[in-house]
Amino acid sequence: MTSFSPREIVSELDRYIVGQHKAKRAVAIALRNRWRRQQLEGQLREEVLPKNILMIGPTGVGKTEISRRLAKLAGAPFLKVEATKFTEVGYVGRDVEQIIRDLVEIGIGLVRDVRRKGVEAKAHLAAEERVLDALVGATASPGTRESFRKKLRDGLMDDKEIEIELTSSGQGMPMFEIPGMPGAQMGAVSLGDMLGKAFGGRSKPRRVTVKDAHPLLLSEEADKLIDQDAIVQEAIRSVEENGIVFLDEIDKIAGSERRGGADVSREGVQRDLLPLIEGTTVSTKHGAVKTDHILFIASGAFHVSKPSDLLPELQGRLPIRVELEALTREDFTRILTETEASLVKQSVALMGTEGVELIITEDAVAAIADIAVQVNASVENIGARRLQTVIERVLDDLSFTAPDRAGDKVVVDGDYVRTRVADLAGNTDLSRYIL
Ligand SMILES: Nc1ncnc2c1ncn2[C@@H]1O[C@H](COP(=O)(O)OP(=O)(O)OP(=O)(O)O)[C@@H](O)[C@H]1O
Repeated sequence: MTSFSPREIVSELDRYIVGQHKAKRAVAIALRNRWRRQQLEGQLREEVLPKNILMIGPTGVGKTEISRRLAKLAGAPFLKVEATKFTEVGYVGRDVEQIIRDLVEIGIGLVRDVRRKGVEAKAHLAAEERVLDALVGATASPGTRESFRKKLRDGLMDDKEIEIELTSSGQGMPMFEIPGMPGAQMGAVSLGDMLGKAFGGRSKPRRVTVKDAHPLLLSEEADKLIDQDAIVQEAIRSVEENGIVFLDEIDKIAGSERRGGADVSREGVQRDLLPLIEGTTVSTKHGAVKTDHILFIASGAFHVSKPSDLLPELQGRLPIRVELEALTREDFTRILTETEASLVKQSVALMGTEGVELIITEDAVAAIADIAVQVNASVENIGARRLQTVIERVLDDLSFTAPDRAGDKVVVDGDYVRTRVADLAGNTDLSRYIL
């Protein structure tokens, strides 16, 4: 849980996302509200419910990105789901609970990573001992062992092959749904988990190089040092208190009564989602999870339907409405250059790995933005995603030949961009496929 103020949260988001101030502001308040709630005691703390958000705006303008970055900032378990997924044939009402089950798995992953970091130094030493055991045997004299330890630390043993025993944790074992169990309430039971518990995991000998063995042993030793049950408990708590679910395409399940047909199932999906958002308890294989304080961010373009076409109960549960604006040409140039890990920075860095010095001039950036705007207008507006397709095309040749061009300096300017994509961009039919 972060104690950043809303202003600080917005400025963090500003590093990655251009514009969309209202949406950033809304999520910043939502996050701060969580922190405020944590400061409360007793009953009042339970009463404070999250103010879920409805983001309204065209595709590719940063709705998901804002939410994802917010979650990252807060270290919160985050899951994106398309609401339309639940209208597909074969889905039944309880399937929406899978959202929470998936969120728990994500939460476990996050907590495990943090805990592993905490024991890394200790695990590192333990892994080293195991590599040494494999290299010189457990009975070698201390002198021999220490001399090998030195060689190992100097990286002299990296390519040597050793045999190590790894305990398979049951991960990757098939999962079985229990048929006929009321509402798949158990979720999925992993055979691996059952066997793992019963037999304490199976040991599998493997031959690997010292260099490859270390990370494998490291994660195994780290897992030994951390209490798995405590991880699960903390993950569940983290999901309950900090979890964020991003429900995309909510507009597509908003059906007005007049249309009939498929709308029945749309309304059905809304009804299924409602308890999750209102607060319910979902059973997972790790235990019960209360959804009362999970933050839901719903999003949609609402070109056809309106937020008022959603079930009234659902509307009430999404009280904060924010509109995201379509991106302008200026936004595109800023997205290309100013954001942390912008596409231009990424391209330059990637070419750098090949020894090619890539320079993308201001003029080139302007040309890429122009073309993105043009194709968005003529073919389909996919927002900032268009920048990716355009830049890919611009750098296509260079990407292919870069390994032969180590030491070269390549300057991409406006003309370079135009010669590579202007024809395509001018031809709507072609750009439909290529840009
Ligand atoms: N305002 C922005 N600033 C920086 N990057 C952006 C912005 N808008 C979109 N992008 C980039 O474009 C891509 C798509 O954005 P995002 O996933 O947020 O779209 P979205 O608005 O959620 O659309 P959809 O509803 O279709 O999922 C991402 O890679 C994101 O980084």
